[in-house]
Order: sequence, then structure tokens, then C-alpha cells
Amino acid sequence: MADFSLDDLERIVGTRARSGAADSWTAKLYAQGMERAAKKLGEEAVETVIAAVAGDTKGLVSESADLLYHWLVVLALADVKLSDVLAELERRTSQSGLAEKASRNQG
Ligand SMILES: N=c1c2ncn([C@@H]3O[C@H](COP(=O)(O)OP(=O)(O)OP(=O)(O)O)[C@@H](O)[C@H]3O)c2ncn1[C@@H]1O[C@H](COP(=O)(O)O)[C@@H](O)[C@H]1O
Repeated sequence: MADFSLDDLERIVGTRARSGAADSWTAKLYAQGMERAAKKLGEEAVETVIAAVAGDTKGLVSESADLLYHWLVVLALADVKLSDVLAELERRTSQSGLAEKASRNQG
């Protein structure tokens, strides 16, 4: 289980999304398109926020999993790779968040 990564889930989502399998939530959501998938992502984000603010640790873990899964479905629909997002995050490691914010505000 410790070996399971978002890369693995991205692969599963990609395969199931294009499978057309009748028993697949991923295939169903993917077929419904970006508007529906993005709406689900927004709902999961709100549910994650609610769990966090309530101090519901178990709920936060579960809603975070829902959030990341639906985020990967949205990325797949947009044809954006997880590696693209990680590359952007890696690029940002050269600077602290506050320094980046300050440089934006100067412009
Ligand atoms: N990680 C997930 C995952 N997380 C959440 N969900 C599904 O997301 C759906 C929506 O979650 P909700 O809590 O909003 O459920 P809901 O209220 O019934 O949904 P709505 O009525 O609002 O549409 C549920 O059907 C969940 O089962 C997931 N479905 C799939 N995966 C992964 O994708 C793989 C392939 O799944 P299938 O495509 O379904 O075979 C699975 O083996 C998992 O690894």
C-alpha cells in the first residue's frame, strides 16, 4: 500500500476513463464531460474544506481521496498529465511562496 502513488491512480483513471465499461464510475463521469467532472471536483473540494474545518480527521482523509481522484479525472479530460503539474510544482521549489507573492505584487 505504501508503494501506491498518484502515478498509479492516474494510470487507472486513464484506462477506466476510455474503457466505456458499464460498471465504471470513471468511464461514466468521463463520458459526461468536463462540466460535470469539474462540478464533482468542486463538490469534493467543499466537502474536504468542511471536514478540515470541523476537525474531522477521518473525513478529511476520505474527502481528500475523493478530491484527488476527481482532480485526476478532470486532468484526463483536459489532457493534462500529472507530470506537468509536478513539473510546475518542482519549478516553484526554487522560491518560497511568500517571495513569489512579493515578486508578483511588484509587477
Ligand atoms: N478512487 C476512486 C474513487 N473515489 C471516489 N469514487 C466514486 O466517485 C463517486 C462520487 O462520489 P460521491 O461521494 O459524490 O458519491 P455520490 O453522492 O453517489 O455521487 P453523485 O450522486 O453526486 O453523482 C462514487 O461513485 C465513488 O465511488 C471513485 N471511483 C473510482 N476510484 C478509483 O478508480 C478505480 C476505477 O473505478 P471505476 O472506474 O468505477 O471502475 C477504482 O478502482 C479506484 O481506484
